[in-house]
Amino acid sequence: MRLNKIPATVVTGFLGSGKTTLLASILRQVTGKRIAVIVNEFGEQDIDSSLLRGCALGCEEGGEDERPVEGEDGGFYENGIYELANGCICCTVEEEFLPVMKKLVARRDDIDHILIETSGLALPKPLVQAFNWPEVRQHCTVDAIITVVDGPAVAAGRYASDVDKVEAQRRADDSLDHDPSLRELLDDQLSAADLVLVSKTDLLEPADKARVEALVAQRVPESVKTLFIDQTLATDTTQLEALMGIGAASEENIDRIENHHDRHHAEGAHHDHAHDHFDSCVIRLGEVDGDALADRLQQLLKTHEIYRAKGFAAIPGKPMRRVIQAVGERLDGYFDRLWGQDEPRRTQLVIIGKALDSEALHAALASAEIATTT
Ligand SMILES: Nc1nc2c(ncn2[C@@H]2O[C@H](COP(=O)(O)OP(=O)(O)OP(=O)(O)O)[C@@H](O)[C@H]2O)c(=O)[nH]1
Repeated sequence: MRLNKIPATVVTGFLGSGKTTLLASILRQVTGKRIAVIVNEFGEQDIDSSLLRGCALGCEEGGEDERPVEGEDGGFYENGIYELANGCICCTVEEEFLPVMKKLVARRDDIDHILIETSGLALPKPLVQAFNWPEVRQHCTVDAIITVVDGPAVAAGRYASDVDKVEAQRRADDSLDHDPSLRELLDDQLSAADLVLVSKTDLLEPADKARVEALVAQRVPESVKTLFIDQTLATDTTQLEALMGIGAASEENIDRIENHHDRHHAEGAHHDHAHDHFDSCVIRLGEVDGDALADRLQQLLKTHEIYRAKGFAAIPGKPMRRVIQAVGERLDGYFDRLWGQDEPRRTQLVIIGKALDSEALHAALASAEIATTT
């Protein structure tokens, strides 16, 4: 019966590891399938679905609140995108994920594949368990759990203390090194993997690559394949197609997936979700001086425990929206699309980290503002 089920690929991995980049590549390159997308964000502002909408066929991006799922005929656009913002999917399975899955199941004749991007802080197990709920199980199966691992970050010792410590200390940002909540997340996300993708290998030296390979090998069984990827994957349709149709039926083998949250509760000890220790805030500004914003943000990345910053900036005189991406201390920016005619030109950044002082972050970034929000 599994043949008739809609296959769903779950893409998990830490903040900024490259999940959205992978989904964007699939949506751009794999044109023969009608793909529904579920995107989950930790922060309250949904940045990823806005980025993905540009790639999804049939989904025109416009204002901030659009949820382009149904066409005029009541059917699906070729790539419908559901946003599950404001909380990790593992905590909102029943309230948010299941209702979306029920809608997708009701439209099953219009969908060939479901892609699910979890938030970078989500524990995969509760999500995969949901595929064993009768309403979902009957019609959907988890084709594979793909765990994206940020190669340079792991090589720098950010998430795990068993990489070569001397090397790690030489390279790593001390505030991130050996953080137990990060290590638990990495362990949980890797234990779920049917396939591991080590991303950003264009930024890895051969010795780094070997270190990451060893770390991953310690955490996944030999049967789980590890592929090293970089931006060339974005144009490799054959490889991208191969990521869909793995047929793992991961929900049938759920016990292998670690979940530190469950384990601590089973032991009777008090333990919060790993991600309860993370904060997020949204900084909203008007138009900004792009260089000044980059400068202030770079300073904040050095001086605060920020793991991820992302969003859009409005630069005076520029007709296009500037995407801002920061992972650890690496900051990137590029113009992705024209501002919509009725779309307010404003700057919005989501910042995720630990012990964030949102007022201080706002004050620092507001000094790059050159026009007030309307
Ligand atoms: N150099 C390089 N950068 C990459 C690669 N893949 C992703 N990135 C960059 O890494 C940053 C984060 O990528 P995303 O795809 O947004 O990561 P994510 O896992 O979706 O992030 P969250 O949803 O916030 O957890 C972006 O600036 C990407 O351009 C890669 O293969 N090489």
